[in-house]
Amino acid sequence: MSVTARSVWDNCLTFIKDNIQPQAFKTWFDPIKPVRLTDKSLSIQVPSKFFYEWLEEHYITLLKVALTRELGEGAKLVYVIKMENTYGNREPFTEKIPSSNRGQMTPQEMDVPIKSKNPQLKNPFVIPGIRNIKIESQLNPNYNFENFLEGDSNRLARSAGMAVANKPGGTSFNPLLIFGGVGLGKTHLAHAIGVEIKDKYPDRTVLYISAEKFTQQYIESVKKNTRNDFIHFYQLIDVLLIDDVQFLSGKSGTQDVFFHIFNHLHQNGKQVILTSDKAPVDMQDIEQRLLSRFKWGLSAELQTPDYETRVSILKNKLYRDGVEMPEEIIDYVAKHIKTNIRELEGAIISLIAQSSFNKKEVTLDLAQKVVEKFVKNTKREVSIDYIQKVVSDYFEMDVATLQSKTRKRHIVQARQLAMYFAKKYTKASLASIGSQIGKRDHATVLHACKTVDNLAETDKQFRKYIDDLTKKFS
Ligand SMILES: Nc1ncnc2c1ncn2[C@@H]1O[C@H](COP(=O)(O)OP(=O)(O)OP(=O)(O)O)[C@@H](O)[C@H]1O
Repeated sequence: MSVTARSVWDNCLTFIKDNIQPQAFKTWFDPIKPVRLTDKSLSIQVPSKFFYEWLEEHYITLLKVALTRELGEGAKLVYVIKMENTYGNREPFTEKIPSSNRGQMTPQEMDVPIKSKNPQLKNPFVIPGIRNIKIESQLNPNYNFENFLEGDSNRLARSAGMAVANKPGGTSFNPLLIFGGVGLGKTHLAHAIGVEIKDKYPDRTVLYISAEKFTQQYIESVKKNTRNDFIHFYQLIDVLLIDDVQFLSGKSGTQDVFFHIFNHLHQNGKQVILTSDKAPVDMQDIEQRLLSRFKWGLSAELQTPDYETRVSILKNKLYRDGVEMPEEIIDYVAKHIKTNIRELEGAIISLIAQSSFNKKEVTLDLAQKVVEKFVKNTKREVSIDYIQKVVSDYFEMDVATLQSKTRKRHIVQARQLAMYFAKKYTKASLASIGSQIGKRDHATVLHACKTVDNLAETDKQFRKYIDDLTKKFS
């Protein structure tokens, strides 16, 4: 009887079957198809990259023994990955996995094509496979748990973060969504989780990325026709940390690709950690299917810190910088800056700088001046809801009228002004502004902004509206 790929593989299967649990055999070996036998090299087709990773991680020794029994010393195994048509490409997608000689691969380097005309993978018995790709985590080691001080305002989020770091992908906090206002520690906590995981599990692939950068990379990949590479890159990650997911609002293409990546990671027991400036219920222009996934795990809020926590944060900062400061100064700063930890730190840094440059002692008087300036200089973030409320009040109408479909001139003008200020004072996209102000499209918002600019030049009364409203926002 002639030796074929089929016959060799069948013999291997008999051996493998005797050595592993029936369920594992069914899951990991039934779906494999032998495709080619050349000399001492057997090619087997596996359904996904994940499948390949799993085989390499858990069954490589067994596979090697089985194959060597059949083909003798020097037997080689070649994987062929054949994926079904999941991302809209017409042909099934076959690819090669990059080998370790690529060295450090950062997400920015995604333009390096990893798709190959040759659908075969390197022989895992000889060349280390995908597990050896190094992905730069983009983590900041200064943002760790040790210097993320605990208080009532962050206890839940911090402990959930710890739990996730102890067992990434292995808790019900998947995804873990950390949300809260500006400067309350979302980014710090996200990094801390990543840093802790890297310490505990150095082999896990961790990646921190802002939703903004993720979006830019995605747009680039579409332009360069490397969308599949983009998706596969993210599917390799064990722990994915995405900062400021509210940035995805109104960006349906990026949401769609993230949805697929998220599903893949989640299904494969990988950990996803997200941060956002609002709770999922308050997120605008995020597709329902994505929002519902955000809610699968745990949403933990970072609230404004209480007085005691603010004092501890200040003291810790001073301690780490090796600076001493009188209690009454710390107390003064903590009492007057309440809603933003970044501002709290900023004020104390400014005080340290002032005193060392001017060789002055830090007095209460100096502290008052710094804090006053600090609080005054901090631009308040305004929300689109707030803008609509202020503009409606100014024109003595209610918000529903401002948003209505009417073409009455004064209402149209009020609506256009609301759109103009939303563009000016928030980071929301035109599409998101439009949908929040009476469900209009982005072109309407763009038109509104241009009209307001024109009228500001030509219409004195209209100019006054703008000036009055600007004062209200500043
Ligand atoms: N619990 C804490 N202990 C110590 N420092 C903290 C704590 N929370 C926040 N900080 C510090 O406050 C600053 C602001 O935090 P961070 O940048 O993480 O806020 P954020 O919520 O991500 O802000 P944004 O909404 O602007 O993205 C950082 O320097 C961070 O180290």
